[in-house]
Amino acid sequence: MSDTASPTLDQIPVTVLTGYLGSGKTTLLNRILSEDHGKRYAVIVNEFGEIGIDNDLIVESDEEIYEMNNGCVCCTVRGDLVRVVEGLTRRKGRFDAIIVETTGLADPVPVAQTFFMDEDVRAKTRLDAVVALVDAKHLPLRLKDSREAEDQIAFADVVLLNKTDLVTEAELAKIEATVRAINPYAVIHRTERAAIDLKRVLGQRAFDLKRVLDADPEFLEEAEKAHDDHVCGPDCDHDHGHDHHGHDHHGHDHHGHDHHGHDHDHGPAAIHDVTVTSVSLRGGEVDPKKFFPWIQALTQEQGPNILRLKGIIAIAEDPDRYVVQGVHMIVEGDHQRPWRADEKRESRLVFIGRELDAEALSAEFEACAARQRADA
Ligand SMILES: Nc1nc2c(ncn2[C@@H]2O[C@H](COP(=O)(O)OP(=O)(O)OP(=O)(O)O)[C@@H](O)[C@H]2O)c(=O)[nH]1
Repeated sequence: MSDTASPTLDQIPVTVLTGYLGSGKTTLLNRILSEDHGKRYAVIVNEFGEIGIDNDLIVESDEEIYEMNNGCVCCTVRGDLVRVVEGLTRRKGRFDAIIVETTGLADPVPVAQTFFMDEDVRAKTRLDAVVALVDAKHLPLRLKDSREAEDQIAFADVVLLNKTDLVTEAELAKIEATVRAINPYAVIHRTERAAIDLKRVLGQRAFDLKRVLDADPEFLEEAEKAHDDHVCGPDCDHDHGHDHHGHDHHGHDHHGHDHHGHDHDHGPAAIHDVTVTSVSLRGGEVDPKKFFPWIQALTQEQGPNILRLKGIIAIAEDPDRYVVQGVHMIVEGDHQRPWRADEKRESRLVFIGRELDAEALSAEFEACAARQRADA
């Protein structure tokens, strides 16, 4: 029997979902929340960006969802995460498992460390598995430009090689071999839209502290150091005596672990991905005849720099909320659900990428606004 089903066990199993921006974490989470498995999950979501969109992209369900806004997961590790988990464990019996979805730029190591560092949390929870989503189409690019992407794979117990529909079988075989080379231990599953029997993801008893300690003897001692060394975003209130790096940066440098023999011993000054910034836009209703061509052209032209875009859009005269999502040049959109009477029909759009021109994006987005009717 899967241990996630067993409330008699004192320790609540915890699954950490990791994976680069846009790899499919929310897609998997939505499957977990939608499937009729008779289990109760508490979900902890760490999102960034000034305007919360991620929460709006998670399916509505009876599960309890705790949002840890802004900030960097390594700080919330010490703050929110411990508090939320402690709160959950005090309500024993109500949850079969806890699922933590980390932001796409986060290093899963500090999250995993939380479940061993804090005594109370350690006593009451058990890290079941770190599950990494990998975007098969964009992995080759990621491995060139992002250390986080590689670290996420290296630290995973289970890898979902996702978006298999976007690559050929030959490409997929190559990518799988690459993943295998980065992490010889993980169980790898190929998935499309994160479709997988959840028994292969939850209740794995896969996180192997011994293996982690073999690879990184300081795993349990590093959390404090990692916390002191890394650089947070501007919204993080943790005081570690480092400069914060401008507008909404997500650069992290807390790679203290050495899980697969790489040299991860960066000093505090080594920050990667500081080039990744985010731009959050907000507006009223948009004119679809202007908005869609703009998004199409923008992602074709600037796709290489747009790691991720997400938006909840109010299209003029459309009763439904419209969700637009993109990863580089691949953009999808769909009607989500009707706007509720008590909701303001506003459009929110977040871009995460490199060399984003906030002013231009803002002006172009404004130019998509639906013209106000004279009587409005
Ligand atoms: N073609 C294709 N698209 C997919 C697949 N899985 C997810 N997507 C799409 O990829 C985009 C990103 O998926 P998400 O599940 O939101 O990714 P995420 O990892 O939660 O993204 P962040 O929270 O931004 O890090 C969405 O538009 C999904 O619909 C897949 O297997 N194939």
